[in-house]
Amino acid sequence: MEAFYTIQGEGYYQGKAAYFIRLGGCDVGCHWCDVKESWNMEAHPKVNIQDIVAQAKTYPGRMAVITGGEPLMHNLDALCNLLHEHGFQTNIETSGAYPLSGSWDWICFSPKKFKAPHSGIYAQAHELKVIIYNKSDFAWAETFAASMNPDCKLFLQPEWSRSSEMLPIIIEYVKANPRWEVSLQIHKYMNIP
Ligand SMILES: C[S@@+](CC[C@H](N)C(=O)[O-])C[C@H]1O[C@@H](n2cnc3c(N)ncnc32)[C@H](O)[C@@H]1O
Ligand SMILES: Nc1nc2[nH]cc(C(=O)O)c2c(=O)[nH]1
Ligand code: SF4
Ligand SMILES: [Mg+2]
Repeated sequence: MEAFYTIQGEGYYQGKAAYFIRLGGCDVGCHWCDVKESWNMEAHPKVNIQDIVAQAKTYPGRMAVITGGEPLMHNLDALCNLLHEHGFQTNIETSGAYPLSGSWDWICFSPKKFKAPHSGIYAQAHELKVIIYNKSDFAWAETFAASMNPDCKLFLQPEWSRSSEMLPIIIEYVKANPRWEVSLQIHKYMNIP
């Protein structure tokens, strides 16, 4: 759908330069989704992976973030192999709603109530990033935390439109439950993609 060089705004690698590759197609249906224009896979032309990687190489950063849409609706083996061949670290942003493909240096798993995650993701994820829309989402977040690898990083990220209400509650929650960390969408504060 699009690709752009920017600063990772969320989660563990927040603040680091990265080349984002956003793939079209998602049927999870989050009503608050940031990128609803990604949902219709047919609306976005297919792009050659050689061309994607060639574009990525024009920038100095060597961290690639594959996102969408739901990137795991596509088989990502060939794209990851090519990125690795060209010296990129491969990171993914996923809801986990589809089986894992590709070879990943970093998996950010952001589960959604609207479509259950696939079981394979729990053992593989390096980062759990739960979006907090209302107060009941903290208990929901804990049910996922209990299923993750012990060394999986845990992040709570306010849903953007609910930030002013939820952020103070997230702050108190993290102070009381320090296994969790706050993740903000800092690219939105910086007005960058
Ligand atoms: C647009 S999604 C694409 C990747 C994948 N479909 C997913 O949901 O993880 C990228 C990240 O943005 C988060 N996100 C999307 N809309 C958001 C919003 N309105 N507020 C906060 N985070 C949001 C998602 O939870 C996910 O972690
Ligand atoms: N700067 C920036 N950081 C991001 N981290 C995750 C994003 C995404 O949409 O997957 C995203 C994004 O869209 N922009
Ligand atoms: S799973 Fe990700 S891309 Fe799909 S609707 Fe939800 S936030 Fe948007
Ligand atoms: Mg985004």
